[in-house]
Amino acid sequence: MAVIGAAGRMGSTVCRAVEEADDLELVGRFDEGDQLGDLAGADVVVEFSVPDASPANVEHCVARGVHVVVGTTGWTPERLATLREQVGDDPGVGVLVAPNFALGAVLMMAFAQQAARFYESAEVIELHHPDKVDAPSGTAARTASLIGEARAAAGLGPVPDATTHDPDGARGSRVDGIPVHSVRLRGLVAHQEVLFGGPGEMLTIRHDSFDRVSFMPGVLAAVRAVADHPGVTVGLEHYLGLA
Ligand SMILES: NC(=O)C1=CN([C@@H]2O[C@H](COP(=O)(O)OP(=O)(O)OC[C@H]3O[C@@H](n4cnc5c(N)ncnc54)[C@H](OP(=O)(O)O)[C@@H]3O)[C@@H](O)[C@H]2O)C=CC1
Ligand SMILES: O=C(O)C1=N[C@H](C(=O)O)C[C@H](O)C1
Repeated sequence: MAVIGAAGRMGSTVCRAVEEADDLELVGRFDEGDQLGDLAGADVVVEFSVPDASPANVEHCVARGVHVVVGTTGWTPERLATLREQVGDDPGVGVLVAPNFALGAVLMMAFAQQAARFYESAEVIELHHPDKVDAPSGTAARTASLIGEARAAAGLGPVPDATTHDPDGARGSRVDGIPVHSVRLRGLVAHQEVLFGGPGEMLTIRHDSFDRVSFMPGVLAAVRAVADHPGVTVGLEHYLGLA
């Protein structure tokens, strides 16, 4: 297998994890400016680059019949629709696009989806290291979308909020109607709280990645399974029997 974005924080951690795995062989490392070419003959590529580069990198792999495990964020519905067209109806390749490979984060999203229909209020707070270039995080955006979908299916209306004056955006951004707040703080890695409120009570679901090794079991599980999941899959939960 090969890694794109191999010199980055995630890419270099993936390279180490693959080298330590007895059943996987790392044949190629690619980063910005490298020609991807035949991808060093890899059968699976792991892609952790930057949101603006990821779609072209993934397209390159798909065009060569190479399975791809994608961790890079920024996969909007429009970008996913284009990718699905590229992969086609009779796919020879599997592509997994997962906003978060930490098992606890996948469970956090599943629990939030389950809880959403029971609560009048819901908000997401994501907290990350200050070198992160995108906000809100892919995980927060996905969590908010899942909550929004579950609320709509349950016939819940908008979250209650009497704010009429917010010139500086103190109420955060909104994803599918759910307020999302982004914190960037030196010392952090990747953290998220999902807050649900109802009359007289609050439920908090929190996940913390203290180290990027937290993502590796999910990435390696995906590398081993991606060939058995032809077509485009969004979210590691589909490989774990959670969806
Ligand atoms: N799904 C998940 O579980 C996780 C997802 N992520 C996501 O993964 C992505 C990467 O995060 P992180 O490793 O922290 O970021 P880094 O900035 O540390 O790494 C990105 C790497 O990609 C390189 N790069 C830039 N452009 C290209 C290109 N066109 N082709 C190949 N490589 C390129 C960068 O090079 P240069 O520095 O020279 O620009 C850098 O080495 C982000 O989108 C992040 O949100 C992060 C953690 C977990
Ligand atoms: O940039 C990061 O660090 C992370 N990015 C992903 C995201 O945007 O959700 C996953 C995790 O939160 C770490």
